[in-house]
Amino acid sequence: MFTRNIAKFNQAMGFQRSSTNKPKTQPGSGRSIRMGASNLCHHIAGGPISIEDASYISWVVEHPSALRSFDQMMKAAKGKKIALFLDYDGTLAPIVDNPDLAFMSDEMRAAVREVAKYFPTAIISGRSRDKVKEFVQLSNVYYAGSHGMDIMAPPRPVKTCDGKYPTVALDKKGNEVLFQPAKKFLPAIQKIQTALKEKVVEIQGAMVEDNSFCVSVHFRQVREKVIQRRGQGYPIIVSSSPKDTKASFSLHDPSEVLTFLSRLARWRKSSSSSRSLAQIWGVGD
Ligand SMILES: O=P(O)(O)OC[C@H]1O[C@H](O[C@H]2O[C@H](CO)[C@@H](O)[C@H](O)[C@H]2O)[C@H](O)[C@@H](O)[C@@H]1O
Repeated sequence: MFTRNIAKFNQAMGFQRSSTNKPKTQPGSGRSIRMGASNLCHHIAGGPISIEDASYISWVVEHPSALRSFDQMMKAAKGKKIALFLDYDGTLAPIVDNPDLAFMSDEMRAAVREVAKYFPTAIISGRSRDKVKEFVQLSNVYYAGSHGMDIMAPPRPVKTCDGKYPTVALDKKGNEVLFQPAKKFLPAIQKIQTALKEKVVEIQGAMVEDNSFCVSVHFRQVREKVIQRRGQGYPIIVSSSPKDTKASFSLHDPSEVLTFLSRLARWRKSSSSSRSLAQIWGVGD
């Protein structure tokens, strides 16, 4: 089974089978890809292989490199309209500790600007639209902030009467063209944010980020498992393989998460003191 997976992995990554040949890597390929490649050679030479590497190999077999599969993808897309939907954090910019410093490189900006000339391109983020736009600084893309709750189209490349190109899409009355289906919930979201900030201020390293139509609580800089010490939570890891973790409980996979969440909701609903979130926050019914 394993050998079969490694053969498929080889094929997916475009590596040579011989252990004397260095595996081919793609420019910009991630650390884990290089790790997989070196361990592949190790295995072929007859050495042991760790569970992590094995899982990675299986994963790459299931999710072949888009670079290696490029021709195949384009063949299937021939004659079709292509649109690009890009995430920001971790996709266009590397993950960093301070969310305010997640800058994208000029090289990446140029690449996005270029590709957006040919395909409608949208940047979809959990962040507020303004913040993503501030990072990306491009005028030829769609910005979808707050997980799509706040969308702005790029301006049409048509000169206005003063001979200039507009920087945002405007309607006939000169207003910005925006899609904000959750606008009526903004007061409720603001209340939630204020309440969260009051709670989070007690936790060293944690911070609340205002993303307009949603709120993020960052815990990357919180000392590990603070939650456990406070005795206020049940840390649960979702993993199908054994992992070194401080979590107290585990769920095997998303289907178990689904079962867990449904059971939790049922449990809350059947409890006599159950109140909906809207009631707790004092908004709606
Ligand atoms: O849905 P996404 O667009 O992927 O947004 C997810 C969150 O992205 C940002 O947080 C992540 O990146 C930060 C900067 O690298 C990092 O510090 C943080 O730990 C990551 O979770 C963003 O700041 C959040 O508001 C988004 O929810």
